[in-house]
Amino acid sequence: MAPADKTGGGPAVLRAALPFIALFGLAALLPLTGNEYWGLIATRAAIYWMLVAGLNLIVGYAGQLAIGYVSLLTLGAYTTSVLVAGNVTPPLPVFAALAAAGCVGAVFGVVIGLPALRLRTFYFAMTTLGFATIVTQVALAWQSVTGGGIGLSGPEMPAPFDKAWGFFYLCLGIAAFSTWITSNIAHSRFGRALIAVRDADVAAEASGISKARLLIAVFMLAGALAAMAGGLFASLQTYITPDAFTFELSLLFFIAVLIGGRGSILGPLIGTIVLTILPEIAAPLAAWSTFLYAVLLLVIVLAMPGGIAALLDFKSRKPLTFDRAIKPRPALLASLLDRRDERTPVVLTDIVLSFGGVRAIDGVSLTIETGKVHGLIGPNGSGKTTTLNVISGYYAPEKGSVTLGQPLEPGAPETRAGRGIARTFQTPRIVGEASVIDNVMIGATIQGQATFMETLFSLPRHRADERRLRGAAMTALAAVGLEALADVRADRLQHSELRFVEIARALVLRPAFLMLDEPAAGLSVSEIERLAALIKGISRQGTGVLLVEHHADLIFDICDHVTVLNLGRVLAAGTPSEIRVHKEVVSAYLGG
Ligand SMILES: Nc1ncnc2c1ncn2[C@@H]1O[C@H](COP(=O)(O)OP(=O)(O)OP(=O)(O)O)[C@@H](O)[C@H]1O
Repeated sequence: MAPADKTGGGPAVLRAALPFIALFGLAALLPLTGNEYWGLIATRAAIYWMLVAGLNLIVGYAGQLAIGYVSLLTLGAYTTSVLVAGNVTPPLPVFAALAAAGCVGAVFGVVIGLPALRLRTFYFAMTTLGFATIVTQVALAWQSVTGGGIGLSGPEMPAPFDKAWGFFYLCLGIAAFSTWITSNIAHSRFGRALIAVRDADVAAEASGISKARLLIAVFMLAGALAAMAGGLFASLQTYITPDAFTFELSLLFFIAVLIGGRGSILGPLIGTIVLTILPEIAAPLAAWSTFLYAVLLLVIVLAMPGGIAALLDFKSRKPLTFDRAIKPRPALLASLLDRRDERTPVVLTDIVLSFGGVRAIDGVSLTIETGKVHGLIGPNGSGKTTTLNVISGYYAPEKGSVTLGQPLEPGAPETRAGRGIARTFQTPRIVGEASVIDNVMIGATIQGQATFMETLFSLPRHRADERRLRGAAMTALAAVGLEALADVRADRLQHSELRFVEIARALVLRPAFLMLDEPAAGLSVSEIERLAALIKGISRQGTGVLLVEHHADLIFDICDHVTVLNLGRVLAAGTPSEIRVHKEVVSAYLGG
């Protein structure tokens, strides 16, 4: 029987929601103070948060340095104002104009985001800044529509939102809504996929995550939220000119996410509130605001790189016990895998692959059967990992084919999970800042059925997905012997535990084939014994295992078939007892 689900569930959700309920509840009481000045600042914070909530998914979750996000605020502010003023179309009601701005923002969110699919870090950051400049220049030059440098009036809100507190409640409501929808994404297979793309991109690909589709969906959402925030911002300002959308504002949004902490919703929310209030209480220092932001950023990066979220993460400060042993329970695999009806093997035929002048693989053919453990051994540099990478689609061979019934598309690693092929890595590829169970659930990303839209609004199919994937992940963790660590941050685990986490992540895919790249490296003797029992258990469920290993004992104990590579060629292939006494293998690899 699968172990009880120790994570998630109603009380846990309520506990996680409490700080948000408290913050928004307190804000809702603000009108009781009768202080309209603070009401104005709170309204501004709510509008900024609308934008930052979406930007947080891009920067904090996906790790994309979108530093020039003020451009979408500008775009939304002008779109709403122009549509309400009727400068290009007949005048639209404010809410229709806001919705239109949201659509424009979604489109331009993708336009700004597209370079992220090709460019990394600072290069992408520069393109977002470039876009911010373009939007400002267009607003200046397109005088007949935008009023150029003179500007135009922001949209006037209908009653009851025309009064300061009415408008405040509108913005607060939308800010709370933005928190809810972005939090739904963050705590879904899409959110986990985002952090996988950020911190373990090859593992994300091996789990079948399509970076392009994922990022496009998130850029659309963030763009729509930012542009609608722009519409409300224009209304709050009552009059907009291009000068209102400064680089400092862009910096504020970006830093709010950074000081908030990556992979958190609460941290960036608090960051936004702090950064909105800061210039007000430090009004005499207004001219120094950019300087203050820069200092704040430096302090955060140097003194608390995890940001506010890390400060609030009390759970991770509790010490873990040191004498924890990994005790796999292979009996649980039956409820997870059950691939016994499958018969189609993975067949490699005459594979050739070179790196420059080095022939890493030189005409390798081998067949990996379902339900068997196939050992792949050989001296360092003999081509084992490269063979595994060809099967996983990371490398496209110059010659030869890889088939699983149908050909496996070369050079397309994200297609393998869908074909039932999972893998682990020579160095574990784990998201250190995520919990162990979240890491395992990343492996089940493609098993989710709810669409991005269903997830956004937490519709029943999304909730059912979460229950199912969490249940499968807990079973996988119990099968590898780590369920007690499900809620612990993965970067607190020992190396050997991470190896088993990777196996659990591969298992939730219900793989027909599992490829393990040196899973015993760094494990103790007793851990290797337990690993052996686990691998045997996996193959008994019908899953074909390809085991790349240097531990000869492990290979000879559990493999049904062994292929020996040397200098990129198959030196020998056969049963363990044949290989053990094979003369050339003994002299080239095993030693006399
Ligand atoms: N990305 C790469 N670029 C250039 N050369 C590479 C690359 N990957 C592997 N090689 C070369 O290809 C050959 C095979 O490497 P591979 O990593 O497959 O060997 P291996 O049998 O897995 O070795 P080990 O047991 O040390 O992991 C080696 O000569 C290696 O230097």
